[in-house]
Order: sequence, then C-alpha cells, then structure tokens
Amino acid sequence: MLPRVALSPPQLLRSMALSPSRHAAPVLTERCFVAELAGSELVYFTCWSGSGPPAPGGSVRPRGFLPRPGRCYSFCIDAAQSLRERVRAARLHKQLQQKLSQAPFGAGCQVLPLLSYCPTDAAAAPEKGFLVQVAQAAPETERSLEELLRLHLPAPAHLCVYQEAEDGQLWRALWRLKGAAEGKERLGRARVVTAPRPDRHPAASHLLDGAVFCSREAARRVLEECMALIPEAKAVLDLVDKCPDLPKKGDFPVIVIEGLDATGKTTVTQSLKDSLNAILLRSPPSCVSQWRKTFDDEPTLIRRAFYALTNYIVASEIAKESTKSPVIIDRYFHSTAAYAIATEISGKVSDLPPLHHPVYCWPKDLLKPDLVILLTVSPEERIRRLQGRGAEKTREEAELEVNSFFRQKVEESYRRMENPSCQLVDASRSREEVFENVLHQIKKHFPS
Ligand SMILES: Nc1ncnc2c1ncn2[C@@H]1O[C@H](COP(=O)(O)OP(=O)(O)OP(=O)(O)O)[C@@H](O)[C@H]1O
Ligand SMILES: Nc1ccn([C@H]2C[C@H](O)[C@@H](COP(=O)(O)O)O2)c(=O)n1
Repeated sequence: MLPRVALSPPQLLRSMALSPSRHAAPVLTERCFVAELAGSELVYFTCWSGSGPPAPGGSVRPRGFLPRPGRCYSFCIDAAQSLRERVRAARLHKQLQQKLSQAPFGAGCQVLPLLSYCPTDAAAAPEKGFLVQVAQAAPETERSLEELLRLHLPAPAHLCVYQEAEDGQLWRALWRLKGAAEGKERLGRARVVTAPRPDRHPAASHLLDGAVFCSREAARRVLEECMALIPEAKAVLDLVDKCPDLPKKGDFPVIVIEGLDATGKTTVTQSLKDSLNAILLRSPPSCVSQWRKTFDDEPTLIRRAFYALTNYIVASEIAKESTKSPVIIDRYFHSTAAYAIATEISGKVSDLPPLHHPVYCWPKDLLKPDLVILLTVSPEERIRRLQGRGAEKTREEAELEVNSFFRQKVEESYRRMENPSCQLVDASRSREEVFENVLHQIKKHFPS
C-alpha cells in the first residue's frame, strides 16, 4: 500500500519540497483540485510526486487542462477560520477576479474558477482560487501574475506553474514568490494526474451559511463583520433589526411567484394583484434598492447574506399585509437559495447537491408563504422576451444567456426546493393562458 497522507497547506509545501522525483516513497498529496473548464466541464486533479507509476485513481493526465503550446498557472487563497477572516478572504478573491479580468490578462488568457479541497475531510473548508490558461507561453503575463500575487496575497505568495514535459506528461512546479527584486524559488515539482471524482461537489458541504443562509442570525453576523468595510451593511442591519423576530402570517393567502429573469413574473404578479385585489410585494423590497448594486459587487458570502436579510424585511411586510388582504410576492427565499447554489456549484446540473440536501430547505425562522408558483419558459422563448424588452442586460442576465448550464442549475434548484416546494406553470404560453393556469393553481390550493 502506498503511503497517503492528509496535508494542510503548509505541510503540502513542505511535502513538495521534500519529495522531489527521486524520493523513494511516492506521495499522492491528499489536497485535490477541481477546475471548471470551458463548457462547464469539471476537471478533478491532484499531484503525484513519486517517480513510479501513480497510485490507483490518479493515473491519467487530466484532459483539456493545458492549452497547447500554452501554459497554466494556479493559486488559491488560504482557507480562513474566523468569520472575519472569511469575509476578508472572500473580498480578496473577488478583487483578484476583477484584476484578472483586466489587462494584461484579457486577450490570450482564460481565467477559470478553481477549488482546492481535501477529499478525506469534507469538513475542511475548500479554498477558492484560479486556474489561468495562457495560449502562448508569455514571460510578461507570468511576470504580471507574480506581481499581482506579491501585491495582494499574504507573503510569501505561492504560484503553481503547469507545463508539458518532453515525455508528454503534465508537471506542476510550485514556486514561492520572494520580494520583487529577489525573484522566486522553486519548492517542488510533481506530476499532475486526475483525481477520483468525489460523490458530492466539494463546495456542497460548505454552502450552508456560506451562500445559503439558514437563519437571520447567520446572515446578520456576516453583515456585522462587514460594517467597517462596507458602510451600507449597517444601514441594512438597522432596517432588519426593526423587524420582529418571528412575524406571523395573517389569515389571507400569501402567494410567491418565482422564476428566472423574463419568465413573466412582473406580468403575472401585476395581473394577480388586480384580479385578487391583493397587495403586491417584492423581494428585495424597495427600501433596500439603493444598496443593491453595492452588494451585487461583493463576493457570494456577503452578497447572498444581503439578499437573505432582505427576505426577513419582506417577511415583516407580509405579516402586516396578510391581515388585511391577499399578498402576492415577486421572488422570495427560493430565488435567494437557487441563485446562490447555482453560482457556487461549478459545472452542470448533475453537479448540484442531491435532492433533499439541507440547502433546499426553508429557513426555520422565515415566514412561510402558502403557495409558491414557479414560472418556467423554454430558453429560446426567454431570450426572445429579453430581446423584445430591449432592456440593458445586467451582468447576470448576460451570463444567463451565454451560460445555459447556469440557467439550468438555477431552475433545477428551484425544482428541488422543499416545504414549501414550487408548483410549476408553463409560462411559454400566451399571457392569458399563463394567467389562467396560475389562477387554476391558486384555486386548487385554496378551494373555497
Ligand atoms: N406570456 C407571455 N408571452 C409573451 N411575452 C410575455 C409573456 N409574459 C411576459 N412577456 C413579456 O416578456 C418580457 C418579460 O416579462 P416580465 O417583465 O413580466 O418578466 P420577469 O420575470 O418579471 O422579468 P425580470 O425578473 O427580469 O424582471 C416582457 O417584455 C413581457 O411583456
Ligand atoms: N429574493 C431575492 C431576489 C433576488 N435575488 C437575486 C438573485 C439574482 O442574483 C438576482 C435576480 O434579481 P432580478 O434581476 O430579478 O431583480 O437577485 C435573491 O437572491 N433573492
């Protein structure tokens, strides 16, 4: 049996430094990586530092990974323990993502999401990073990348460089970046091999309270940590703190309309408001709309905590209004969860957490609606409607258009939500038919 050891990042560095290819005992490091290649294909890989044949499960060179005759680079941000460190690490990741989308990394570079995880310890937080594919080996790009890491990562920063050797094998060299004047030092070199595909996406076990918030308190704590960095966080918390803890629903029906962009939610909710003489609410509510852009520019942890908290503000409005009339809501918790899951889980629908996973559950402390209707339209019809509307595309809408896998993951996440689950209505039909079908669902649910 070949020795397998679980390594923390500093140990990993040491192991790579101590395990050159002539080392007698080959080590398949237990830190694995998953990168999302073009077309939302996930590639799982790890490193093999032995000179003999790689261990079982790690024998093949990962495919589509290295552009020929190019090079690849990767780096990850260290896992953080405290919430304060997690907020800082998340913001650093976002900042690096923005820098990597600008010159000199634009043309000729592909920046792909990378996750480093420990396959033998699901409780260990995965580390987020990037895999930068460069079509042609370009010393200037490499220098710019090193400069970026020296400037933004805690010293000493590390950079992995992937290259094909003459024997056709893929090798990863681990470099420690010293000061700009001193250059860099190679710590080790290992073969890159495929890693076994885990049963669950490595990000799945860390979605709860990292992207999908199960309680007001969990989301609250994140914005509290942000107060010194983002002044708007205090304003949001002040509003949330004015809301009662566990508001109760009134006697009138509370109906949520959910769906992807341009599926007809505004059209349907407006018609329902008129025909049922209902109050129309939306999540997020208008009282936070001036801060939405700020939070949309923040990383998942902060952005999704913001949306989670806005649902609690809406809940207190629902409690008040549902004592007087029916309430229709344009988006609520299911949207918050579905978009968060689809953003954090790279890959395709098959990579989503399985049915009945806790991320698909309603938070215990959030007022529940009586009925949730999910409007679904075919991708072609949705794009026709978006174009017909002629509105300026948000970044996310643009992404939805180009990334049908993302759209599929959002919709499938909606479908997996439980207690309350979504009642589906095909919204590709005419406005009148869609409205009739929605009314039919409502009558079925509230037989008078
Ligand atoms: N059944 C329908 N048939 C054809 N067009 C429709 C239908 N329902 C809505 N539309 C049109 O599609 C576009 C998007 O509809 P709407 O604004 O109601 O969607 P939405 O889900 O609220 O979108 P968003 O979430 O992006 O605000 C609008 O131009 C609307 O007039
Ligand atoms: N209750 C809500 C409402 C919206 N969001 C997020 C999900 C998407 O990122 C985006 C879509 O909103 P729209 O463009 O339709 O205004 O907002 C959420 O998380 N929770």
